[in-house]
Amino acid sequence: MSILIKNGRVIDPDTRKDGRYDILIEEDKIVKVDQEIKEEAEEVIDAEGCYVMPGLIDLHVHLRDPGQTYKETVETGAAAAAHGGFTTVLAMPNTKPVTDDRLNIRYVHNKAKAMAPIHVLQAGAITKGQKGKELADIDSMVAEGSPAISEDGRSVMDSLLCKEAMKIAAECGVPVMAHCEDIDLMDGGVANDDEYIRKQGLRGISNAVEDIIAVRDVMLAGETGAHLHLCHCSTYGSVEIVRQAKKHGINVTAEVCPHHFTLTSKDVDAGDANYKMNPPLRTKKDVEALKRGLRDDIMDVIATDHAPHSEEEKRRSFTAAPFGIVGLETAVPLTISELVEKEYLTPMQMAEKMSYNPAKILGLDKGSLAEGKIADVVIIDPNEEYVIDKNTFASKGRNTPFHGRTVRGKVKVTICDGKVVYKDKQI
Ligand SMILES: NC(=O)N[C@@H](CC(=O)O)C(=O)O
Ligand SMILES: [Zn+2]
Ligand SMILES: [Zn+2]
Repeated sequence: MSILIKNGRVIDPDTRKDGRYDILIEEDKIVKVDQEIKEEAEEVIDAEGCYVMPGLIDLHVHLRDPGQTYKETVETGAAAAAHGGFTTVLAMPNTKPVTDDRLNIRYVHNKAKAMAPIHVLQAGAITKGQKGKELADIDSMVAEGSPAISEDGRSVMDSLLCKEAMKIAAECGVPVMAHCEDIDLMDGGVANDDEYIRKQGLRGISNAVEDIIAVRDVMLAGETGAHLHLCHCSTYGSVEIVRQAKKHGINVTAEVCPHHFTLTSKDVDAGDANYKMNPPLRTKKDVEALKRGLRDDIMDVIATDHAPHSEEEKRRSFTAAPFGIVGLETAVPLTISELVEKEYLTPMQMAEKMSYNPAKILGLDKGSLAEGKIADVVIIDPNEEYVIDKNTFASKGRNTPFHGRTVRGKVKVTICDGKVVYKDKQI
């Protein structure tokens, strides 16, 4: 099989190319990148006016498999990823049972190999059953191919246990992905702790809930030498903590989710639990800090925290509904509309934060369009305007606050291992 991508704007953080090039793919590899390629190919894609980037890599998704497959499966989650331009995703371990041993890791990896159109990697839990009491067998999960550990969904509140985990992760050479939430300080909160939210009769989640654990984990990373990756940063404090940590040479990276840089707590409709996620939508001050943090490369990654839930669960009251929204199929248009068009990010930075940096963090030989690399490629039309329609999602999850929003930036083609795994109807 061969594919020739013609006339696109190739944006490759690895070779630093940003310009008009053709790309020739043969079998599963990029064999040629040149200003004009004359060779014939079985499939020719005209990418005129489009970005051609390395396939996107999402460091933070929930595929709900095993155990909650009514919300999502490896197969539907991977299809949603392909639809969203992602060729690799990292699944979080808050499954049922918790993905806390090598057999559970193997289950997801095998299922993905059998039926996912893209690469699915599984993060191992830090503690057994995510109970926060006893460490999981981190070595054996890493030996099984798990590229990171995480307790996502909660923090390891026992600081000594957390430090032990970081020591082991450092020895194994994998990052610790931290969900920062002081569970005691949560105090039943469901949305940001501010006047607007309180007026709607909802309980608040203060910035300190996140910042306290972010500081603690940065200090533990400093003491252990572990690579700490902060998940779904939502506060201006988190940005400052990451800035300071980097200044002090601590090995920390951080991610921001599209919903956190697009919406504020003022957008929250207390009658619609599709505005409920953890951490919550914050204030304008936080959002501005996140966007500047991304712009200034303090924040390294844009990740979705794709968290599918059923319609029934999200129809519950704001307080009773589970936290989380889907994100795989809205990340590209939100990033282009909110960050690239508004000149917080260059297209090159977008490719860095959605592909190159995530690859580096996981130690993957991806995030590149260099000749000889595996052909994971996404083609995006940055100018196409459309209305987000949750009914077009490949995900089982329809829980998004972005249904009906007009955006720019459409994924046209996703290529994984040299195969077209998603193609927009109009290309
Ligand atoms: N983000 C969320 O609101 N929910 C996530 C858990 C998490 O990412 O912490 C989920 O698993 O549903
Ligand atoms: Zn989390
Ligand atoms: Zn998550």
